[in-house]
Amino acid sequence: MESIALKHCPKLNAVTIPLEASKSESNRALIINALSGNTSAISNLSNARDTQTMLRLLTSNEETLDVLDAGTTMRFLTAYSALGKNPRVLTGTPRMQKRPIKILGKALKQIGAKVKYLKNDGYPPMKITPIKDQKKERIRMKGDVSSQFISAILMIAPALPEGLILELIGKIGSRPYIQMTLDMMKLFGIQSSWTNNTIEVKPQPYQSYPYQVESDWSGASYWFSFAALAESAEIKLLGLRQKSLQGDIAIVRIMNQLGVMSTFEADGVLLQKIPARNEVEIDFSDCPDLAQTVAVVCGVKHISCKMTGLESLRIKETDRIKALKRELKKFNIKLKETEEGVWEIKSKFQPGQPEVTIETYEDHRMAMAFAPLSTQQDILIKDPSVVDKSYPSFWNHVGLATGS
Ligand SMILES: O=C(O)C1=C[C@@H](OP(=O)(O)O)[C@@H](O)[C@H](O)C1
Ligand SMILES: C=C(OP(=O)(O)O)C(=O)O
Repeated sequence: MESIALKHCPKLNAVTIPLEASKSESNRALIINALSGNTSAISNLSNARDTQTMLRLLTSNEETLDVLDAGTTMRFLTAYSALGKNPRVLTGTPRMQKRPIKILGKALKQIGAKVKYLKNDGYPPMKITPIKDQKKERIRMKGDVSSQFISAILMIAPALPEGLILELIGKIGSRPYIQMTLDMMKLFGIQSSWTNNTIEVKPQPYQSYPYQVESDWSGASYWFSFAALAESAEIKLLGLRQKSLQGDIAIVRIMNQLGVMSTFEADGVLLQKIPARNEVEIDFSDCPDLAQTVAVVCGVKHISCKMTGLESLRIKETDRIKALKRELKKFNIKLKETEEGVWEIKSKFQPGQPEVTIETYEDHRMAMAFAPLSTQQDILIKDPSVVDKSYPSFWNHVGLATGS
């Protein structure tokens, strides 16, 4: 399908959304399970393409593993391949070949793997030759480019003969994802310590654990946005827990300022509308995947918003700052860098305009973050299958919610 037309639908009442499972948890569970000899029964695994790709590649005998556009799959499989028997080539889409991996490559080399970049230095595709003898047990890694490098190394750490002492240097972005990795490792029997900037994992065996993947909080954020923007809304999101391993549960606190109250119930969360603030300041360092959702909500609701911690957005599925700027502009919403690292949303948005076409830049989050604009007017979203990366049932759920 080339595009999907969403008709103006201002009310979303008595809606129940059976959310997709978390791809972040699923991809960790799959790697950890593989490292423990596939002894665990993982339930509620995500249908996300990123997870299905991980599942397929973990059992592949091919020399070359093509991760498509899945960042976690690329980074986690790279570290995992360093423990394998045979050399592996890891590659991905043209965009994946522009997403950096040098920090992870350098760390693996220091531990004893061989890493050869096949096209551009520091970027996939690359060939990983497994570690024979562990060269170092203490390494340093920069924390400000992607936490996925750190999670990837941590998951293989217990299986290294000497374990690993990892010193993180600089600012640590996406910190809750590192914590999620350690928390999941703990459930599978791994003890670790994180003191100041140093994480230590001793060599120890993973144990089996019947892991049940929670619904995806990042995917949930789009429903918070629908609730925030609709004239009236009552939306129940299934399978979310108040005590979550996912940092994107931050959406509860953020949306409370933007007009959505969350009530945790036994089987999920109920979203209801409340008054919003006029002005907010939000640091996305811990939850970069929520930035697009929040930018759209603030723009439409004329909430003056100061956004920081957006540095990693430029190296995700697309340059998300550039993509956001372009698409928000179509709705008279401006995203502007007012001082280094500080972005502001200024809006002259008017509801009820003629249909606007939204480009998605091969980024699932562009499609899903802009979909709630259909509470204001007709919109047309290009390349809607981009959502398959993390939330393949998204458009079905939109149909459920809007009765279309
Ligand atoms: O570890 C993970 O599951 C993820 C970490 C984050 O990436 P960065 O660490 O690159 O910010 C996040 O944006 C991504 O969607 C999933
Ligand atoms: C950045 C994302 O994914 P990844 O880095 O795993 O491709 C995302 O899902 O928003």
